[in-house]
Amino acid sequence: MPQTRSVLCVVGTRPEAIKMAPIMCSLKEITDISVRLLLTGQHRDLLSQALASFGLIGEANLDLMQPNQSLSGLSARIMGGIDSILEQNPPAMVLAQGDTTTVMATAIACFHRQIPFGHVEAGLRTGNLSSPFPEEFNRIVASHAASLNFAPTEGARQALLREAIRPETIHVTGNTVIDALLATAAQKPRLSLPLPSDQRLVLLTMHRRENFGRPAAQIFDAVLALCAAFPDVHFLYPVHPNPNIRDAAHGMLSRSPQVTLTEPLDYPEMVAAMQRATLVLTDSGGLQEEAPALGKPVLVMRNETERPEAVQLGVAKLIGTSRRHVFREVARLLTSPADYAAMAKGVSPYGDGCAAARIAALVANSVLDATWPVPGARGATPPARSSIRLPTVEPVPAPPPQRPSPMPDTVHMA
Ligand SMILES: CC(=O)N[C@H]1[C@@H](OP(=O)(O)OP(=O)(O)OC[C@H]2O[C@@H](n3ccc(=O)[nH]c3=O)[C@H](O)[C@@H]2O)O[C@H](CO)[C@@H](O)[C@@H]1O
Repeated sequence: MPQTRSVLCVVGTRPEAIKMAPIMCSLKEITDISVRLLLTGQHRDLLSQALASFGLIGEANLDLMQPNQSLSGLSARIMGGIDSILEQNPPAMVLAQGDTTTVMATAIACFHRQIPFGHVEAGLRTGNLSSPFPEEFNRIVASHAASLNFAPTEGARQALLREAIRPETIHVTGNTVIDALLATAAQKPRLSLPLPSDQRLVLLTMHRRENFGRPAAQIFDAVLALCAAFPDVHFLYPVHPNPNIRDAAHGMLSRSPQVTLTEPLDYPEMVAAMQRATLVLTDSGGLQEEAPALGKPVLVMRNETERPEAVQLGVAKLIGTSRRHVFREVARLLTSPADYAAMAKGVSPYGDGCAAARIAALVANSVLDATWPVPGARGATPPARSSIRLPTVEPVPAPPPQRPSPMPDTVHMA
């Protein structure tokens, strides 16, 4: 009779919750595994909103955020908090997703206690330790501490291999955000905001530290100029609660009748907003992955991205943050049907909606010492007698065949 083993999922921010939720759902279908959820509370309100969208409740919340705390102070508190949980009730494996301070501190705490750590969304790199800061460093630490690295794409796997990460730890699974997106879209979410029905919608989000201050002011200036040039266009902007962005956004944009500023949307409403939008203007990592799967062009307000696949496929474009570039690129998509059609292809390089099932099978094999085939892996058939089931979502269509080209792990703005 196999013993029940526990897997601890650690989550600190909104996107970590969205991307971990499908994995928790898949793991819960495996009877010999008990799934635990630990929250660090790095994004307190956004985190509870995202968890509620998936009906998840944490077993404990370290609730470690303090006003104006340093990154070292936060890291030390997270590491200490997680360490006592690992000591009191050691799990068979710990999972964390992405590149926040939560992920880096969790990886180190697991390494110190020699508890296996699985890193979800492994191998994303810009190659620049300053951008994103401190996330690029956090990613490198997590990869080296992990006994299982779940790379979303082949490009991410190659990036890990270049850093001499052991190949046997790396598995290309797809990105679980596509699982979350497709499962949510299948429920036909509604947008409850009163938006003008006769105007084209541009969905705008911005939160990255690199864009605080002057870049944000330039972007908002471009939005105002676009409103003046295109009276049939409306901007929907769910504003991140960080005061660095919030104050500037409300100060510059609140007077325009063509801009709706809202609190952050819950995930189903965000999916509905993406579906309703003509295009997405963002510096978010998650939106770069989600919008292409819904056939929406993404203009990325950064100079580099660790998600080069969408840019290479032509469904996302790096446009920087200058007023001139933001205006020009949005205006191009609003006025040129050919340019728009070239980006609105409805293909996703980030997965087929089955990433969580693959990760759950790999975790089960590791903690239960089993050898079930991984769903959808090359040459594998779905497990015949296990309790692992594939999620009930429609896979997104495979990308069209492309000319083989070397895939750099980073794309920089031309
Ligand atoms: C600054 C920050 O925290 N960056 C983190 C974030 O990047 P990322 O840039 O993805 O973070 P965002 O805050 O943009 O969150 C994106 C996710 O939240 C959803 N959404 C967005 C706005 C909204 O109002 N409602 C809503 O549900 C989006 O659809 C998407 O799924 O996630 C990554 C993990 O994946 C982390 O590694 C990054 O360090």
